Amino acid sequence: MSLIAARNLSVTLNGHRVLHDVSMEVGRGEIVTVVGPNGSGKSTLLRALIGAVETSGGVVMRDAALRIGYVPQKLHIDPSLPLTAARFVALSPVRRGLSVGEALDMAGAAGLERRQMADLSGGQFQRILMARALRSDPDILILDEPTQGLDQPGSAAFYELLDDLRRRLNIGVLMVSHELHVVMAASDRVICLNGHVCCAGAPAHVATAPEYRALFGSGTRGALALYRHDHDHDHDHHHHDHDHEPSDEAAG
Ligand SMILES: Nc1ncnc2c1ncn2[C@@H]1O[C@H](COP(=O)(O)OP(=O)(O)OP(=O)(O)O)[C@@H](O)[C@H]1O
Repeated sequence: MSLIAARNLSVTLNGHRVLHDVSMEVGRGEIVTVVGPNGSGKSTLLRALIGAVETSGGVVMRDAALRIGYVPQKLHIDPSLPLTAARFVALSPVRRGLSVGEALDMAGAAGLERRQMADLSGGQFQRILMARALRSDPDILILDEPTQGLDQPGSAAFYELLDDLRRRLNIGVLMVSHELHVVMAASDRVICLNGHVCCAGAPAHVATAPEYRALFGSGTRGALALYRHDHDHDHDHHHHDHDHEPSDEAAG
């Protein structure tokens, strides 16, 4: 059974139709990633699911008791505000859940308690946001571009953490990502969004779907091949991903 689902969801913002007829779901223990061009409604979909934007049609289905840990795309903290990481995590009120220390541990952020929020690196900041989201002992984590601004090792480590958490805690994970290479490796299912669901399913299915290729080009299909190739034969990096026209390169 799914933890959260949308059925024929539509959202109109200031007269602008942002989402139309979107159906999707996330179950326990699975990682579902939403991809799509800029402005395709990815953040709006997440916000509709958590109840932060009004829907104009369709329904969001979730158990009334469902606990959601949300990691927003941007969170501005005034750099002149003295605020330690532990204090920031403690700010989110929880009725039951983890202690601040447990949440920091779980997010791989132990040792950062006393650091000022303004002084954290991008990767450390994301882990603190994650600790805050984990504090309510969520059934599902919903993350909007959680690895934005992280370098490749930083984002790889973050995806590893997500994978570890969903296994250990058996929680669902729904995220938005622009890192198509990684998404294809790190997700159980991918939803390709462009105002509506263009295509959805297992990464290998989506990567070869004409709708996906129309949006991102076949470069990303090459990316999937490259990923598999990397894992099969570590040191053999010949020509893959160069066997298509430059105009096929991913646009997003
Ligand atoms: N409050 C609003 N009023 C009017 N239009 C809005 C509002 N919020 C978002 N939009 C529009 O809705 C569309 C979808 O925005 P959204 O932020 O969901 O896209 P996105 O896929 O997350 O984009 P990105 O990849 O750039 O983060 C955009 O055209 C945006 O300008």
